[in-house]
Amino acid sequence: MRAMHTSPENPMFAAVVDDLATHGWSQQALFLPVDLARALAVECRRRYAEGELNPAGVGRGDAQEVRETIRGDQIQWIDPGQAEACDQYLAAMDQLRLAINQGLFLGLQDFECHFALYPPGAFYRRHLDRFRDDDRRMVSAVFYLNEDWQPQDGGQLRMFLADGAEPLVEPLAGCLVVFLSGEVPHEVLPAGRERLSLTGWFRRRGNDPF
Ligand SMILES: O=C(O)CCC(=O)C(=O)O
Ligand SMILES: [Fe+2]
Repeated sequence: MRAMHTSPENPMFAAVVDDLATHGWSQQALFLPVDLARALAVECRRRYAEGELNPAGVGRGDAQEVRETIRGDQIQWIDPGQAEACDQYLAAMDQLRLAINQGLFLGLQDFECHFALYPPGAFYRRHLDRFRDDDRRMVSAVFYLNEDWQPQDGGQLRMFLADGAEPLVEPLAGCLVVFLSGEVPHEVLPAGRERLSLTGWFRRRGNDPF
C-alpha cells in the first residue's frame, strides 16, 4: 500500500474526524484503493468457500444467539498475520484510530473487526452497535468490498440520525462508513446479491481492572 493511505496527515482522516465531530458519521467513497478491496473480497470468499464463516449472533457472551429474523450475515473475526490484505487494512485502521484519538480525545485503544458476508436476501434489522453491559465500542467502521454494486441490488446501510435524516449508503468497493457506535441506530436493507464487507469497532479501555 502506498504511504499516502496510512500517513497521519492523510486529508481523508481529517475529514472523518471532522464529520464525526459535527454529524456523528462519515462516508469516504474511496478510503482505500479498489485493488485492496478486491484482495479482501477474494480472501473473504475463500474463507466462506472453506466453511470458515459462521452465522452471526445477536447479543454478547453467553447470551449470544443466532436469530436470522434479526440478522442473516455470516462472519469471521480477523487477526493480524493471517493475510497480507487483512494486515494492510488493519494498519490503515490503526492510523485512523490514532487520528481520531488526536482529534476527538476518545481514548480509543484497539480495533476489532470481522468479515461479513450477506447471502442474497440477508439483512440486519435496525440496531445500535453498543451492548447494554459493555460500552467499550465507541466508533463503528464498515469497509465495503462489492464492485459494480447497483442501487437495485439493495443491501444499503441506512442510518437514523438525531436530526431525523436517514442517509443511505451503497456498499460499494473502497467505501468506508464510520459512525458513533452508541448514538447512531442503523440497519442493512435486504441484499439482492452476495454482499461483502469488513465491519469493525474502535474500542476504548474497559473499566475491568483485568
Ligand atoms: O454492513 C453494514 O453496512 C453494517 C453492518 C452492521 O451494522 C453490523 O455488523 O453491526
Ligand atoms: Fe451495526
